[in-house]
Amino acid sequence: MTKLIFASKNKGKIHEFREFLSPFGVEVISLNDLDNVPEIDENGLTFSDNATIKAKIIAAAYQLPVVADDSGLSVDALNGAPGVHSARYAGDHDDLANNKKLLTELANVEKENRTATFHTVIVGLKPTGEKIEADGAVTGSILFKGQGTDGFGYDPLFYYEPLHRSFAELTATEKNNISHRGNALRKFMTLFKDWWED
Ligand SMILES: O=P(O)(O)OP(=O)(O)OP(=O)(O)OC[C@H]1O[C@@H](n2cnc3c(O)ncnc32)[C@H](O)[C@@H]1O
Ligand SMILES: [Mg+2]
Repeated sequence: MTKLIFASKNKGKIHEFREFLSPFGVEVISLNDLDNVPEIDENGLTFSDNATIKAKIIAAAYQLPVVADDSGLSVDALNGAPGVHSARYAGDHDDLANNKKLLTELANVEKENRTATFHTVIVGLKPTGEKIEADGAVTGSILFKGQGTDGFGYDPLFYYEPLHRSFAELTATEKNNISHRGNALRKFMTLFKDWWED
């Protein structure tokens, strides 16, 4: 069984990673399973920068190969906000407050102009510096009020037209099949074996 450190504290992401990687025989150890986890200042300008920052700090701290995910929501009517600032959009890392702020910002925006894209960048980094990277995206639109109780973050507000449901109304497997994270993970896995065994 391959064990990897996933440099995240986000329970929703960790669940989706475990769900995606279990058929590959990969066991995911998250930052919530480790002691003395260093502070990570996600001050990069891009998802790629931030995923790399997370991976570097954790690979250096534990001297093990690490995989990190940085993601966020870009809303067209808000010129791409909250983007890389998605986690702390409303100040603290608080999903409910973030969703509330998003609805307030979009209060006067009509249905057809509420398009948005979720982005994910996944970085794999070894303590030796060998790095792989993959990105993924999915487009949908922002609802006028939350729908569904699964998922995390902005999922209740993100409506995915092809399935006629919000992301919070999908199971983890359904979401992985079409999501930004699932799309990034599928690309990532095409690079993974060579990187891991190198
Ligand atoms: O940095 P880690 O510890 O991985 O966890 P985080 O929650 O801080 O994650 P990010 O820095 O990548 O910030 C991403 C933000 O976007 C939200 N987000 C990311 N992926 C999402 C998804 O699949 N569905 C809904 N919201 C998502 C998430 O809730 C955060 O507010
Ligand atoms: Mg974060």
